Amino acid sequence: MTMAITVDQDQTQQQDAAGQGLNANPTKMWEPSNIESKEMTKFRIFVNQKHNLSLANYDDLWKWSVDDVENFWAAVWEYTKVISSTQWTNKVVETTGPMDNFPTWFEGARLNYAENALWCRDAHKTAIISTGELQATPKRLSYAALYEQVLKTAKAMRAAGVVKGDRVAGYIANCVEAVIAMLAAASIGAIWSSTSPDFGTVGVLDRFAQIRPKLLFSVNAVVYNGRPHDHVGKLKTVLEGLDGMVEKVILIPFVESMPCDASAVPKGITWDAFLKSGESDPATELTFEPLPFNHPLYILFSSGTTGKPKCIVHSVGGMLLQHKKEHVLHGNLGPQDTLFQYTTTGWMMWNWLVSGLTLGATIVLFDGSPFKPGPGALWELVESEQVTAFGTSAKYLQALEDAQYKPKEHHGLKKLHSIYSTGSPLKPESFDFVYSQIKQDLLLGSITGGTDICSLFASHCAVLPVYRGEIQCRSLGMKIEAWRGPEDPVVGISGDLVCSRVFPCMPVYFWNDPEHAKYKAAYFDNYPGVWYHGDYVWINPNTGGIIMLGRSDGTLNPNGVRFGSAEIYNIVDTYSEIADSLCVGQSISGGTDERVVLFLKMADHYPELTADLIQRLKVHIRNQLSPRHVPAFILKTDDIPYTINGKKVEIAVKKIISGKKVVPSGTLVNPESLNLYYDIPALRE
Ligand SMILES: CC(=O)CC(=O)O
Repeated sequence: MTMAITVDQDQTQQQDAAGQGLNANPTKMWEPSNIESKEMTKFRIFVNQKHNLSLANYDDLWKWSVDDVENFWAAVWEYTKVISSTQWTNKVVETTGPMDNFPTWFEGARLNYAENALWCRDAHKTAIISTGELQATPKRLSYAALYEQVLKTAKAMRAAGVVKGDRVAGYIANCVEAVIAMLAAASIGAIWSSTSPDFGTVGVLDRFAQIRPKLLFSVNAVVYNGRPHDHVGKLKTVLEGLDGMVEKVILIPFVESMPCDASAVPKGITWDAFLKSGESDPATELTFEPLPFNHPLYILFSSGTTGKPKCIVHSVGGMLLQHKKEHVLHGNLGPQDTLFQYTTTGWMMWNWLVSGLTLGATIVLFDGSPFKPGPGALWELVESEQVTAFGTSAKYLQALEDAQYKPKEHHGLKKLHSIYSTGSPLKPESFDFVYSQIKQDLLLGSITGGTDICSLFASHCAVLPVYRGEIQCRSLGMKIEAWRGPEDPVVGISGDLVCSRVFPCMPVYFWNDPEHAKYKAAYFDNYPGVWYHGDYVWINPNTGGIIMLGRSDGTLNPNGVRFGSAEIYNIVDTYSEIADSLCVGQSISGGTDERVVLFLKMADHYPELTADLIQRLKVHIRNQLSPRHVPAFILKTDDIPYTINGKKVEIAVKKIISGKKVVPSGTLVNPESLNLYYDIPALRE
């Protein structure tokens, strides 16, 4: 299918290295069947009838969704059956003027996220399946049992003095109690914020000290790589740093084989004792605080690889509406689905997963290594629990391929209809792997968005084909464009990812940012009044698909030619001699020019970086991309820095090799690796 994107011919033919190596005619990997039955189609028909339109396909619908912002979001609200105690009384949103004037959405409406997640009270319908490493049998919680647990927890929270606007935090494994505590907090109008136990104590303090939580939920221990690890030691260090801010610490006996002594933790109480503390409240039904759309639901944190993380506040209504749009319309998910997402509680994909409850679907939580006891760990789960939608990271799919594990040879994956991949761009070869070694007939949705919006900009779509290497589409309601400069959108040429119309899951504000200075600097400095996301992107004029090329601030710019690091990674990743790579620019000539440096971490079986390999790579890059893409230096490194959420840390390395000193934050898994990049003889000018 050819998308009706209007393209200026001159633009596509422009002599520009940007996007040269990108294929505007990619192979179609999958075609959806029976699209009439899909929610996206039904929604389009609903919109046509309601507004007397004749939108014929997804492309038409997307255009309408970003032109008629008010009617679009009102239609999503109605179609996905948002539960609210009061309807909105006025405009859906003010759409004129700059985007950074903090628009009020659905003025007058009152709603509660937890109420929307707990509408199903069925005792026979599983809400949560929870499992992980060394857990013999998954735990299951029905919707009725989930409601009961949230009720008890909310009563205990109220007894502990939690009120609307208080922060409730979790330094917590991906377990049922995390979801229960989050929903209980949300029912009260308190604000949930979580980090995962693998975060170092400095990283956690950098986050929680800023938001001063009243309650902290945590676990006694975690299991990773086949053995239990005590968590209480780290928890105590965090509590010392929080210096009395937290009024109660609720300790969950997550690993049964490990001690769970709440008396060893300052202000500690066990999960059971905490629940008991609310029993004097006779309520048998949850009280869902009726909240304005913009009321805070979550605080998430920017990765802050070089400074203190920013505390990004997301709204009740924004999260609910956006996630329902993504799951129901784009994913075609509903109560019949079992949604799995490999994530920790410290990644926004956890929040995304939990929103599966708002559909009445079953969600699957998993804690621990996805490769223990073996590479089939998650696929056994997919098979036994009949997972229908499986979310993971591009890195995991690569690791699975490297381990030469072929799920289709070991598992019946009959019910699986979708795989989602995120965290970093999904390279074209991974599409081949998924379709040949996992399952041929499924939607492989490469999806992208992030913490800043706790959702997606460009995503999967159940009514569109999947093309090799591409994200299927720009999401409904998200006016994503590639800009080469202010008001200069391009198609078929790479540019900065912007979103040029208001959308409801824009953060409502940053915590401790009363003048909104940090907020505006984060998204609105580059293009005043227009959301600049900091990614570098290419939109295919033929398919409407998207390719992410890396971070804009990591964009490579040698001799004035701009391109993204992902273009280089796509080539390097095809070499089995190379275990990993990092491609960054080094600023030279007093900052007036830049040269590209490619660092390679060698595979175990090929420990030395040989002249032959360098030569092969250079020729490959020259032929597949252009001579201007060939790095000035290709150097061996012993380690590549990563964030805990699996992202390569390009900017810090770029700064270091350009002569700056960088103080690593607690977000890096391997902060010591940054030392490898200081004062490299070959890079002295
Ligand atoms: C959806 C995403 O974009 C997730 C991420 O990469 O953080």
